[in-house]
Amino acid sequence: ENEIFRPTKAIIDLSAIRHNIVNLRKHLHSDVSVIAVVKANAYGHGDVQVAKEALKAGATILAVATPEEALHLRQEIPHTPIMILGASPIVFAPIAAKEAIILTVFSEDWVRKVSPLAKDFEQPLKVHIKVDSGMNRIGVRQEKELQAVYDAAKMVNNIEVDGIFTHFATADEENQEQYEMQLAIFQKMIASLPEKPRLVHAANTAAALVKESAQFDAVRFGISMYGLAPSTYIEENLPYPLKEALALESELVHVKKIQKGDRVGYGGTYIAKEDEWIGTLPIGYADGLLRCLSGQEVLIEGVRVPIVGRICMDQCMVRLPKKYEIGEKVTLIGKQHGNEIHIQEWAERLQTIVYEIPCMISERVPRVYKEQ
Ligand SMILES: Cc1ncc(COP(=O)(O)O)c(CNc2conc2O)c1O
Repeated sequence: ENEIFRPTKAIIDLSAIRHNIVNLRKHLHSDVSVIAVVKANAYGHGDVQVAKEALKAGATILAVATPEEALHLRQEIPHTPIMILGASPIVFAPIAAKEAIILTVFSEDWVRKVSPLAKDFEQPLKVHIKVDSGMNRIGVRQEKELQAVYDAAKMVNNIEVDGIFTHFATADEENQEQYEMQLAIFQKMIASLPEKPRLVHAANTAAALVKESAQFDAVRFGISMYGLAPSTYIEENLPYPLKEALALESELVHVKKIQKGDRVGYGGTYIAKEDEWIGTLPIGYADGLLRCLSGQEVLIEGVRVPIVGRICMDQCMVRLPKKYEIGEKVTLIGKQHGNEIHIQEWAERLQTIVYEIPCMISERVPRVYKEQ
C-alpha cells in the first residue's frame, strides 16, 4: 500500500455504510434484495472497501457502470454477482460470462451479434433487460421491442434472461406525475412477457426510501448508502436518519501574519483588510477542491474559516482568526468539535448536486478507512 506523507486525505467511515444499508433493509419488505451501487469508485468512496462492507451489511448484488469497474471488483470479490448498469460492447460478452458479470441488454441486434459467440461461453451469460420507461437514456421503449429482445435472448442457450429493470428520472421529486407514468409503463412491460424474470427492479435510492410501489424484487441503492440524500424533498421525508460516510481532512503546513493591504494567491485577488493570520493547506483543484470553491469555509478547532484568494492546483490559503501551529488539523468536509461542513454546502456553492462532490475528489487524495 503506498505510504501517505501529505496530510490531505478522505476518511471513509465504513460503519456509516453499514448503518445506511441495515436501516434500508429494515425499511424494505423482507423479501426485497439490496443491490449496492458502487459505480464510479463507489461514488468516490472506494469501490472494493465499500462493496465488501455493503455485502457484510446484507446487500447481495453489486452494480457498476462499466466493464472495467466490474473486472476491477471481480478481482477482489470472487463470488458475488456484479451487474453492469450501462451498455457493454459485444466483445465483452464472453468475458462477462466467464466472470459471472450480469450485463444490461436492450437491443435485439446486440443479442443477435453475441449469439455466435455464446456457444463458447464458459458458463451461461446472465442478462437484465433494460426498459426505458421515460428517462430516454437507454432501454426498450415498446412492448414489441421488449418481446424481440426477450425472444432473441431466449433462443440463445447460453444467454439467461435473469432480470428486467427500469430507472426513474424524478423519483426524488415531490411531483409524482412522471414517476407514476414510468411505473405504469414498466408494470405493463413486465406483464407483456410470457413469464416474470427472476429479478425485477426499478428503484434507485429515492424510490427505495419513499415509494413502496417501486420495491419489486430488489432496489438499486446508491447515494444514500453513502449517507447523502438525493434531493431536499427526500431529505425532508427520510424514513430513517442517514450517516454520511465521507470526511475530507488536511493540516496547516504554513502560518504567517500579513499586513493590511497585502495580497494573497494568484492574481493577487485577495487583499487583507487589516493585519491578518493566513494559513496554507496542501490541497488544491487537482485534488477536487475546484477553484470556484474559493470562499468556502473549512473548520479549524471547530471554527469556520474561509478559503481566501484563488485556489491553486495543489494548495490553498485560509484566513485564520489567530495564530495556529503547523500541523493543526483542518476539516474541509465533515465534523469537528461539534461543528460540521456538509457535502451539501459544497454542492450549493458549486450549483450542483451532492452526487458530484465525492466523485470529484481526485485519485491523488488517498481514501483511508475507519471501522467505528
Ligand atoms: C441505472 C441506475 N440505477 C441506480 C442508480 C443509483 O441511483 P441513486 O444513487 O440515486 O441511488 C443509478 C445512479 N445513476 C446516477 C447517479 O447520478 N447520475 C447517474 O446517472 C443508475 O444509473
